[in-house]
Amino acid sequence: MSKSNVARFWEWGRKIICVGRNYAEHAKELKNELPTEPVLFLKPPTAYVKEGSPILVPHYSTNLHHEVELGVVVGKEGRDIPQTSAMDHVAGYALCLDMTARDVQDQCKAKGLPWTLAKAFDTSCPVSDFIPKERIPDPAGVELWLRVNSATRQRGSTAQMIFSIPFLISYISRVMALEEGDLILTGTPKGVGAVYEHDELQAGIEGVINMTFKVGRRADKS
Ligand SMILES: O=C(O)/C=C/C(=O)CC(=O)C(=O)O
Ligand SMILES: [Mg+2]
Repeated sequence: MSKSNVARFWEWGRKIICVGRNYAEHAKELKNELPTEPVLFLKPPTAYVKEGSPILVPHYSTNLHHEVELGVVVGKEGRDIPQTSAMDHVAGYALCLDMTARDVQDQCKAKGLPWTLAKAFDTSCPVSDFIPKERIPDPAGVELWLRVNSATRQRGSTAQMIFSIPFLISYISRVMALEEGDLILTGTPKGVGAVYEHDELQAGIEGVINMTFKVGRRADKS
């Protein structure tokens, strides 16, 4: 696939694979044990939202959390990818938010149910423009930040990840095929918290890109 195609990865309808609890300080703030293997979940392509459109709080949640994350855009399909060649499958990166209905997630966890309602709703994956691979020569050394109404909430380095990007690509590809245009969200650093209707979120990868989103609310049409 040419880079110009993958540059609009959010229009491809491909899967969004998310990694949870990949930063020790974030696992600690939610009182989770450190994982011994990556925690994986999925978002559908309908989760994508781009700057200019709002993030919508689902009608069944009153505690929507922001999670700023580095996204890895897959450029070459593969299964059972060895760590040594994992980075050959990366086309580039994106700044991403893993919006999470934390109240719903807590209920799902208590009942032993999947996190779909908490993580996979429409607009749960705001993304920046595509960042070509060359612009981030060391993805294990970038600083992520997030502000809500100008107050800093999250700031952390991808150096703090428990499982590296090559390890994650290799691990995921032994579970499901990675395809061109897939996006891997690599987990959030500490500082997650609630956002409400009319809030403004700004997030960035220091020195590389930033983005702004407004928060709205999805009405209950039942
Ligand atoms: O286990 C929990 O309570 C919460 C986990 C997450 O939401 C995991 C993530 O999405 C993350 O760490 O980025
Ligand atoms: Mg997350």
